[in-house]
Amino acid sequence: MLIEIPNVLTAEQVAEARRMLDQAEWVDGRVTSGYQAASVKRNLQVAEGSKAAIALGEMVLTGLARSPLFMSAALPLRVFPPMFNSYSGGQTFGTHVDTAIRQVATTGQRIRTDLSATLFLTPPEDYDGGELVVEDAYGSHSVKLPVGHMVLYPATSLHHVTPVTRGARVSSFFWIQSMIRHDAQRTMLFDLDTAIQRIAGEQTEAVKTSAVQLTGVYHNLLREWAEM
Ligand SMILES: O=C(O)CCC(=O)C(=O)O
Ligand SMILES: [Fe+2]
Repeated sequence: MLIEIPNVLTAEQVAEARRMLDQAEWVDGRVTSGYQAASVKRNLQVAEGSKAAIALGEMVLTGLARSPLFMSAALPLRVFPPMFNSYSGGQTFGTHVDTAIRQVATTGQRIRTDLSATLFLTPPEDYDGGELVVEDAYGSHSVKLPVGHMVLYPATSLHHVTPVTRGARVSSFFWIQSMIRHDAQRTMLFDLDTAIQRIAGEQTEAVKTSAVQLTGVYHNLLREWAEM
């Protein structure tokens, strides 16, 4: 499932993030990639574990924690400390799959990458190209979102970023280990939760009784499938 999570950051937070990123130390994006991804990765990123990355990463994590949609769609167990990248002057990231297991540089903690995320920090009208293209069984999905919005997609997908031919595209990118490893199970839980939320305000007895029963099914499936 590919899903858009709106308003992870406010416009003011994005402006603050962009100010800090302008001052940050940028390095070649290939330093954190595996061999295959490095061979097609042409971008810059803020040094992992740098002051700016840590402070802005906290801002992103706080934004995620405020989003019921993110919680319901990702069912997060661990979130990799958010990183920040930039593409300009034709830079691109060719087709790749993200590394399955990543280690957090500061703590050594391992995270299985079930979900990948890109949070957009540049207004779409300020650059050409830079679409994130995610492939799945239903075809290719091209994503370019307003600032503060984020896309969440299965880390199992092949994906690429098209060349940025005007301006610069700055984003945050990171991974999530979900309590639910399999995308199909996670998607069913999300659909069920969404349906339950939709009828939550209904007052008829029949709907209230069904809502209780469906909520039971949701939690019992979560109990069945969750890994922690
Ligand atoms: O820049 C993006 O939107 C995606 C970056 C990416 O795919 C990666 O770093 O693995
Ligand atoms: Fe990737």
